Amino acid sequence: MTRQAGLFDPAAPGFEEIELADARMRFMPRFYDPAEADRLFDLLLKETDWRQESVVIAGQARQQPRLCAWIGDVGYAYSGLSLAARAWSPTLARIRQQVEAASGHAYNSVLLNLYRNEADAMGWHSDSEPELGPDPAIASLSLGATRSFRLRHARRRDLRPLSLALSHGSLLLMESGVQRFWRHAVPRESAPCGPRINLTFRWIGAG
Ligand SMILES: O=C(O)CCC(=O)C(=O)O
Ligand SMILES: [Fe+2]
Repeated sequence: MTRQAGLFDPAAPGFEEIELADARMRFMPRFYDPAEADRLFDLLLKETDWRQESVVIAGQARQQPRLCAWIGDVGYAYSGLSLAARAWSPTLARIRQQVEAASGHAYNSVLLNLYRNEADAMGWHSDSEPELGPDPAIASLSLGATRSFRLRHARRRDLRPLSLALSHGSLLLMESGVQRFWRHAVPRESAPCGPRINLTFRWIGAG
């Protein structure tokens, strides 16, 4: 029997819990099977209005080392950058629905990031803008090249940092405590690697 495009892989295992002090994180390595993940990668690469944004850090405007796009029912602002609301494409609307069903959370926006190669990266941060609320649940879908996702506790030095390989078609749920107690980053890689698209689904409330 051939699998109908767009349905979950019936063989996909459930989420595995990632052990993290003060926080809950769940991971599904094969949320999309490789064929569906390939298809979504190609669609999103082509359909997205990718931009390289500048952010203001310590009073200095700097170009981000990656491309991004924002889709949402409402606009968004971070690091002095404001992103206007944009409509959901059929591709993104369907992914959102599937991520909502699997995670049990609702999302009204998604930030897309395109890491063009090994030199693109995201620095240490937590997603803690006031619009996200005090303890957000964020779902992170990865497509394309596997990149390493690092986590370190914001205060406790006795805890070891963690590194997760976010592979093609994987879904990571950052739930209670992750943004409050941990920081995360996607560092540059020393070895050459191809492009990667990451989608973080978020719920933006009243700021
Ligand atoms: O690319 C990733 O895996 C992380 C993205 C991220 O942390 C963010 O968009 O806030
Ligand atoms: Fe983040």
